[in-house]
Amino acid sequence: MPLLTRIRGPRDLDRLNLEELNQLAEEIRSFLVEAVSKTGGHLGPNLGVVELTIALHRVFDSPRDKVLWDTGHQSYVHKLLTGRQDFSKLKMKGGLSGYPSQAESEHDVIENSHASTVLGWADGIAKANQILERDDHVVAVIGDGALTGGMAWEALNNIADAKDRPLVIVVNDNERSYAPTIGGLANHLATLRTTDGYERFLARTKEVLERTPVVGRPLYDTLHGAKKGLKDFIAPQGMFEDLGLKYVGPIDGHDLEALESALAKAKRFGGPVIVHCLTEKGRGYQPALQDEADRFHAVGKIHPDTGLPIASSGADWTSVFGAEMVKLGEEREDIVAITAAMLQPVGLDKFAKRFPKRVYDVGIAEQHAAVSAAGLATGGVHPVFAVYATFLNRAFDQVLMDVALHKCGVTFVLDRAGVTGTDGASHNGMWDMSILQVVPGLRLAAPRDADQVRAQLREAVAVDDAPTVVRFSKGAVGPAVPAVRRVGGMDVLREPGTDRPDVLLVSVGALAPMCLEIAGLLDKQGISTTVVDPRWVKPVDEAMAPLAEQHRVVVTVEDNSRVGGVGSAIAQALRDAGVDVPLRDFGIPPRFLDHASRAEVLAEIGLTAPDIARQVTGLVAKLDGLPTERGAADAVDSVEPARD
Ligand SMILES: Cc1ncc(C[n+]2csc(CCOP(=O)(O)OP(=O)(O)O)c2C)c(N)n1
Ligand SMILES: CC(=O)[C@@H](O)[C@H](O)COP(=O)(O)O
Ligand SMILES: [Mg+2]
Repeated sequence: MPLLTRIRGPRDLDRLNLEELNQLAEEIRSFLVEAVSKTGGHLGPNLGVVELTIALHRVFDSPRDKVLWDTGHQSYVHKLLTGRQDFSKLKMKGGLSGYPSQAESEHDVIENSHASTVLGWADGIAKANQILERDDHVVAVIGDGALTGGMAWEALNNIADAKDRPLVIVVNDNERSYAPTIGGLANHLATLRTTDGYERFLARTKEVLERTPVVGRPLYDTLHGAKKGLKDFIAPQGMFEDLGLKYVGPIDGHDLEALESALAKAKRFGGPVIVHCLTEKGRGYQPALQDEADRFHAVGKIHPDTGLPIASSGADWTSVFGAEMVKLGEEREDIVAITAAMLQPVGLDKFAKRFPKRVYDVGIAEQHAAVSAAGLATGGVHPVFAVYATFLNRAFDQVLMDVALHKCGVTFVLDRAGVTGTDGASHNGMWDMSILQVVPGLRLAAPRDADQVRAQLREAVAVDDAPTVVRFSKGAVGPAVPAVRRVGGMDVLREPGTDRPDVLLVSVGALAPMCLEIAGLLDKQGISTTVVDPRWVKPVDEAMAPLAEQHRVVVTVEDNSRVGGVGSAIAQALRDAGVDVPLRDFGIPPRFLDHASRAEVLAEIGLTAPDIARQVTGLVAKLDGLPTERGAADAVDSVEPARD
């Protein structure tokens, strides 16, 4: 990589001629395939933005000019050009983040990897530049997928209103989110793509007419004066131009010269301008280009030559849900599915194949998905909106005011709930069980294994007068965890073996095996433990208080923020019932968690069997009036740390 290794910062690009820049682009593509195949990551999106990123860093002067990336999953090339070329631990503890990161570089501004925010950020920064009389530039790169998000349009509405406030919007149009981008906007972009660019048409017309004696020039001037009508005739660009945004494009996003020329023009423009770039997701890498599903949007470790996965993935939570949805779809014609641009990642692809008319991809529009689901329910069908837990945050108000207030039977299926790890702070699904606690009437299930996913999904879709939620983790689903008996609606997973047990251990969802391990460790300390899985964590089961009362201490363990989570809800329910058994809640501390494997994150926050067993041992010792260190160390010595 003779050229790439010489690039220490964006200004090193200035010394390269066009041929060298194209060579650099090829080096970067080889680097990405080699590096990302070893770690996993967003390969397809980054292969598509190589030339675009080079051009951006040649035309703009980062970090003085702010180059902002929507979602940030396509920022690997930006990293390579801004002094970060060690990808050996990409997304791993201590390695580079999979998204922009302020801690990594002064070239990174936004690290929130929830989509469609970049235009809002750019609007704010441009306003600050104007107030503080700075002549720095702001460039926002947004994908065609992210542009389907409502927030992008709220921002555009504001951006377009200030004709004298410079702001460059680069639409990175690769025609895909994961799957091909859907909707009227995608259709409009397609129209812009397929028609000859207005600017090009005008230039060519001018050339021809100027060669036409007498009438040529006046005719050109008349046509140019008729601007809007002509533009719409040539290439219907109405939407952006009607909003008041200058439109430049479409530009071949792999042609460095064309890109630089368009970006330089946009930089000079002095107001809000859209540069529409056409790129190819997975560019230059056959396995990605041949991947119909998502062009290698996000891959695990793969063989670089073939693109085939290195580890065969076993049954995961997502596919258990996906298969049950197909069965439910066969049994009930009124069940429909919704995805916010993530059909395959949330496991709805099989349902879509079987019932293509009963699935709606709404674009990256979680808020709309929730409100539209309320409408569907009101219209008499039962929608299942499958979404990553972290992305439901965005639709909180709609869940509350539209679905719950209107008592709509909508089922939300939250994938990637709990600590997901390697995607960093924004992707952990650690808020859902807190924010949803306050929604009146909502019922929330946290299945512990595949059988429970199936059973609780069925219970959820049977509710037609309130929102229901089923949340589960990322990755492989473990073996079945059988119940010993049922109390109320809860499953007892382990009996204490004594009449006056010490601990009631409340296990939430996928943490059941860990809770059983904790109980085993406590057993060794002579601490008797009942392990109960409430199954439905909201509302708190009526049998919880009487069961708690039979124990000396209640311990809750959840893969969610400790603040306002299941532990808090149970504590409140016990207080309300007049049960004064002490309760200790274990969960995720309310802070943003750096990227690392799930096991590493859990270890760091003390959410492991040995850590919890140690603390519970101390707690029980305190109740006994003994020194709090009683045997705690013995309880943990023989335990291996959890592995991913
Ligand atoms: C609010 C939100 N919903 C869903 C996602 C998951 N997601 C990440 S990238 C992506 C597709 C983005 O498409 P596009 O903006 O066109 O970028 P591309 O990958 O095509 O470059 C989606 C749906 C997200 N990051 N944020
Ligand atoms: C950028 C984004 O939001 C997604 O692409 C995310 O990285 C996918 O995560 P999973 O790998 O858990 O599906
Ligand atoms: Mg795209």
